Amino acid sequence: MTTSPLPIQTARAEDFDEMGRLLNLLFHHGLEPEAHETERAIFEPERGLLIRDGTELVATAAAFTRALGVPGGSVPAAHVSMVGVAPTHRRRGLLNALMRRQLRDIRQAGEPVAVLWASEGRIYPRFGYGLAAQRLQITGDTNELRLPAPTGDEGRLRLDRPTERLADLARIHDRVGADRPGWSARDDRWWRYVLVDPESQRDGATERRVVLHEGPDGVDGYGLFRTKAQWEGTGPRGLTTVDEVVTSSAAGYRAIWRMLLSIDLARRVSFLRAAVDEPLLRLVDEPRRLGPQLVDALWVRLVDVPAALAARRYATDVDVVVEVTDDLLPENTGRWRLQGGPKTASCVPATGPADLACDVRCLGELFLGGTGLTTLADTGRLRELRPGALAHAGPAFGWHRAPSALEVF
Ligand SMILES: CC(=O)SCCNC(=O)CCNC(=O)[C@H](O)C(C)(C)COP(=O)(O)OP(=O)(O)OC[C@H]1O[C@@H](n2cnc3c(N)ncnc32)[C@H](O)[C@@H]1OP(=O)(O)O
Repeated sequence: MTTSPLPIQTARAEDFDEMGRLLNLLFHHGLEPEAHETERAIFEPERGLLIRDGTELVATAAAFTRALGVPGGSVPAAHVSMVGVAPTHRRRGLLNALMRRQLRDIRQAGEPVAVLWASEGRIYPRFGYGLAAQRLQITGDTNELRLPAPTGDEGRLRLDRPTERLADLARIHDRVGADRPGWSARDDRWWRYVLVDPESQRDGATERRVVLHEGPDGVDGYGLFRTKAQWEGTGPRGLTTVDEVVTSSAAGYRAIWRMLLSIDLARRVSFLRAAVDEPLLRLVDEPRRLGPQLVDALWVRLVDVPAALAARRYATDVDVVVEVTDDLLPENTGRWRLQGGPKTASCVPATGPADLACDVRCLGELFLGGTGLTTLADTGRLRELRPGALAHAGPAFGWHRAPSALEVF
């Protein structure tokens, strides 16, 4: 194990600008003042970690306090972000030191899990993070995509500026999000972060707009999008970029997508955070033309294994003993008896023999219900110790919705 020779400090509010400058350097972009201020509002200094070499800041990591949707409920989760090490100090164990310290801090804070978006997928498995939710990147040619014609009154659509309709957006997001593993709770500060829209980051497109759907019971869905003009010798070839579509009615979902796929002078659509079970693929007449590309979204780390496993619900009744190994947080290592079902769950130290064996990373992969036990068994990373245990526990770890994630934090 590489260990950092430099001490780790807790951040103060006034360190934020310096952290921002380091992270902008590492992510190869300039400082955007408006975005920087919304990020300052979500920054929690006491959860920021810094490493300095002399006076120079050379490494950072931070966590945000939010609830994460899990099968059957939600759990307090450290949302890990702002991770970076200066190019002058890379591959000397600074990240390793930060991650170890951060996992300890998260455990002490009483959050059973940590969650993050990874800049590169190979960075976090060594720290026990497992790929818990994937997403589809959709880029399609709207001329090739048709939705079924409306069968009756599909309600009414209105356009507005998102910041003018914050109350509607928050209400719909909270209502729909109650049954969406992978979605993170948004308070006012997080809505501002999601909706910040500096011109310098639009890449020539319009400001962000919202289309709202009104059904028989009022506003029940919204879509956030922008458009970008492009003209070719043969005519228009504009782009519609969709950020999120959140609806509590099928009519709203259909109506919003019908509009988004048929905006005049646009010929292409891009939607980079579609769920792996996105209904759009079941609605259009030629799903292949959506060009779906499967990539990683959320990485989950179980910080307190029994608390985390007891915090979610299971699709079927399950009673299983799992032998877990965790090199970084040895408190998690051991045999845990999980008893659960759709309504309750408990997880306690086991006295009997184990049915399954895996490392803590596998539990992260399973946690949101989007990864099959048998898939992990087929990789050899999860082992069936009692014949029949996979068939018994496999359906329980799944869920009726694939996990998904709306915003990168
Ligand atoms: C949640 C988020 O914020 S995601 C954003 C992460 N940040 C970035 O991508 C910004 C650019 N990259 C960086 O700042 C750095 O390269 C970091 C933070 C990814 C890695 O920091 P370092 O201090 O170099 O990592 P460290 O030396 O502790 O490496 C730990 C181990 O991970 C490996 N590793 C670290 N980064 C990478 C990588 N990008 N690709 C492959 N392996 C990596 C190292 O080889 C090392 O392996 P070992 O223990 O087998 O020797």
